[in-house]
This record gives sequence, structure tokens and C-alpha cells, in this order.
Amino acid sequence: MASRGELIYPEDDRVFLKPYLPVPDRSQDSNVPFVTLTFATSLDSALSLAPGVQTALSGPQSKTMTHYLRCKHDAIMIGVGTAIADDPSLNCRVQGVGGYGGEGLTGQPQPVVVDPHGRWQLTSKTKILNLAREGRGKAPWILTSQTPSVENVKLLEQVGGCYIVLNTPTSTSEKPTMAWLDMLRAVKDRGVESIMIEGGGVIINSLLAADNADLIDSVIVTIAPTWLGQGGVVVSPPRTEGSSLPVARLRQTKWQQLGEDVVLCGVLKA
Ligand SMILES: NC(=O)C1=CN([C@@H]2O[C@H](COP(=O)(O)OP(=O)(O)OC[C@H]3O[C@@H](n4cnc5c(N)ncnc54)[C@H](OP(=O)(O)O)[C@@H]3O)[C@@H](O)[C@H]2O)C=CC1
Ligand SMILES: Nc1nc(O)c(N)c(N[C@@H]2O[C@H](COP(=O)(O)O)[C@@H](O)[C@H]2O)n1
Repeated sequence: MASRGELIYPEDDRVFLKPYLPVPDRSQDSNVPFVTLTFATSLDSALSLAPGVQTALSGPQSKTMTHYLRCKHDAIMIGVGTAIADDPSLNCRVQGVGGYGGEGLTGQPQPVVVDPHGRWQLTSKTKILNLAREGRGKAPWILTSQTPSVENVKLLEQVGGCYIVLNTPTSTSEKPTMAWLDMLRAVKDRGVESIMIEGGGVIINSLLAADNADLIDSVIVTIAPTWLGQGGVVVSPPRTEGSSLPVARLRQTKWQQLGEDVVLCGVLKA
């Protein structure tokens, strides 16, 4: 750990991750960005003790790895459940990145929050807005399918963020969802070539479902040596109806111990 909360990620550990990371400065020949799915789980596949409860799973080394991953992607995405539960920073605190010893906002990822129904109420205390104001992270983009509130738009635009309204709900269920392809195309259209998707449970499980899993390039999971017990927010994607096959399986896997945690990397896209 360096000064001002700056994190240092060792060179040897960077080499381990390299095969799973997007290639910098190379435009993807695709209408969607390079997608890395990355999160931390317990031994019982839980992201947190309960919905709405922030739970520290990663130890210091693996949390630093997550911060390193953030500076290797153009954008970082979470669902509104996580935004409300965690009031996250969604910035990169690795030494040398903009706001942490570096110029401007160099290396800072663009935060993207999926909030179809405008549930995230921004306030002057919302952490990510304050970090943007202080030049220690970018202001978020919020993907929604509804007209946002005037108050939220004002708070967001004051620090350089914006709403992106997608008018393409695909589900006829009571709670319409936005199609993953539309969400990823929307950010690609705005110059995002690579995105890491951090969670939470609804986001991860819907992305890993058979219809969407092909959109994922790499998976980097931190596994902490703890059981959270029943009632947690669990990673367990839905099976395809009538199928007795696994939903998805990683290829080209590598494991690394970081502190007390284990980091599993793999490739998903065929
Ligand atoms: N350990 C870790 O690495 C991480 C842990 N977490 C934890 O996970 C928990 C939050 O997870 P969870 O409650 O599942 O919430 P999520 O962050 O997954 O957000 C879920 C909400 O996002 C919206 N959403 C998700 N997918 C779509 C889609 N395809 N289209 C449209 N909207 C979508 C929906 O909003 P709506 O309901 O309005 O339709 C949905 O209810 C927290 O406790 C947090 O601390 C979070 C990230 C990482
Ligand atoms: N890597 C990792 N380990 C954990 O134990 C976690 N709980 C999370 N959560 C994710 O990180 C966000 C909070 O961190 P910042 O404040 O943004 O640095 C949180 O919103 C989850 O996306 N991650």
C-alpha cells in the first residue's frame, strides 16, 4: 500500500492475468465490447450475506487485483441492486492512475449502472459523484428504460455523468428487462472497447444464462475461504428448460493463490 490509499499490484501477478485481459488500443471487430465477468464469492457461491448487504469477501491482495482489472478496462458495470447496497466507488485506486498519482483521469474506468426502473436515488452524498467531483474517478452512465427524475439528471450532469435511455425492453414479464446485446451495444457506440462486469447476483446470473453467456470473453473469480450460509445472494445461473447439461464451463483455466484467496481465470466465448 502506498500513500493516499494508493494500491500497488506486483508485476508477477500482472503476468498471470494477461492472457485473460483485453488487448489495449485494439478496436474489437465486433459491435459489442470485450467482456470480462469478475466477482468475489464464498465457498457456497455467495456474493453477499443477503440482498442489499455489502459483504467483504476479497482479502487485500485480491481486492488490489480487482482494482488493477479496473484500469485494464474502459468501463465497469454493476446492477442497481449493487449501487443501492454498496454505494460503491467504482474507480481504480492503483498507484499511477489518474487521481492516484497519474494525470487527469488516465486509466480510470467508465462506471455504468444498469437501472431500468430508475430505482437509484442520487444525493449530494453519493460516493461516486463525490469522487468524480474530486477528480478521482469518472461520473457514471446509467442505463435505463424510463425517463429519469429531474433531480437525478441534475446531480448526475453536474459532475459529467449521463443517463442512456434504451427503448428496447424485450421481456413481456411484469418487470421488463433490457437485452444484454442492447446494453453492450449502447456502451460500444459510445467508445467502450472493453468492459468488466462486477455484479451483483441478478446481473451475473442473467449474463451467464445460455442466451447471453456467449457475450462473455473472460471470467476472473476470486474465491474466499469462507461459507456465508443460506440466504445469501448466490451465483447460480438458470438452466435451459429441459436440458440436463451444465449451463456453462470455463476453458483454458488457471488458478492463482492471492493471500488467503484463490483467483480462477478462464475463457468462455467459443
Ligand atoms: N462479491 C462481489 O464481487 C459482489 C457482490 N455484490 C453484492 O451483490 C448484491 C446485489 O446483487 P443483486 O441484489 O442481485 O443486484 P444487482 O446488482 O444484480 O442488480 C439487480 C437489478 O439490476 C437490474 N437488472 C439486472 N439485470 C438486468 C437486465 N438484464 N436488464 C435490466 N435490468 C437488469 C434489475 O433492476 P430492477 O429490479 O429495477 O428491474 C435488477 O433487479 C449486494 O449485496 C452486493 O453487495 C455485488 C457485486 C459484486
Ligand atoms: N472484488 C470484490 N470483492 C468483494 O469482497 C466485494 N464485496 C466486491 N464488491 C464489488 O466492489 C464494489 C465495491 O468496491 P468499490 O467501493 O467500488 O471499490 C461493489 O460495488 C461490488 O461491485 N468486489
